[in-house]
Amino acid sequence: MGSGKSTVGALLAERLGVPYRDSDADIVAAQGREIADLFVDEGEPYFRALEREAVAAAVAAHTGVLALGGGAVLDEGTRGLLAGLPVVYLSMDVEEAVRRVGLGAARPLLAVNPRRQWRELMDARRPLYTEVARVVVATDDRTPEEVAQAVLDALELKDV
Ligand SMILES: Nc1ncnc2c1ncn2[C@@H]1O[C@H](COP(=O)(O)OP(=O)(O)OP(=O)(O)O)[C@@H](O)[C@H]1O
Ligand SMILES: O=C(O)C1=C[C@@H](O)[C@@H](O)[C@H](O)C1
Ligand SMILES: [Mg+2]
Repeated sequence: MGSGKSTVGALLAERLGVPYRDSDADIVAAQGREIADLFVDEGEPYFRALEREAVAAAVAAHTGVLALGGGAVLDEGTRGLLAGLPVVYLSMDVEEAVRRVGLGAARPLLAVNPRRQWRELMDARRPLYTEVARVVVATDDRTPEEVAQAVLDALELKDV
């Protein structure tokens, strides 16, 4: 959460001259409801199923950069959809997360004791991010433009 998927994803798409999509935004558009409301009113499993559908639709129809939700890898079906694709794991440490997003209550999974919850979430998720990722790019102390360049380098892609 807050590692820069949306910011860097949009920059990367611009550099590559391809369309950009964001699965969180696709879900909000399709459901006409905010992510936090879907989480609170319907529960996480319901949200993960919507997210799986959104990722499946994007993988089938979209040629370009797709920013994923931070927890998309938790769903086995979603991980299956990502297999073999050039998935990028944008990493950062907890101090960078605090600087970026303040770990505020707008993120439903971090509403109480955000630093500890962030660490616990990351301990659970890091193996899954690593499993699906083709490359890992550290985002600490880098501008979004520098991160986008590091992604292009890591994937050996050239911009337009
Ligand atoms: N490399 C960076 N350096 C400093 N700030 C950054 C960097 N990348 C993103 N940010 C800032 O951090 C915040 C979160 O970025 P962004 O929304 O792109 O993250 P995200 O991974 O898409 O988050 P989410 O999990 O909520 O979808 C934004 O305010 C953005 O401007
Ligand atoms: O890390 C997560 O589990 C989430 C991250 C966001 O991108 C949203 O998909 C939602 O808030 C859940
Ligand atoms: Mg985002």
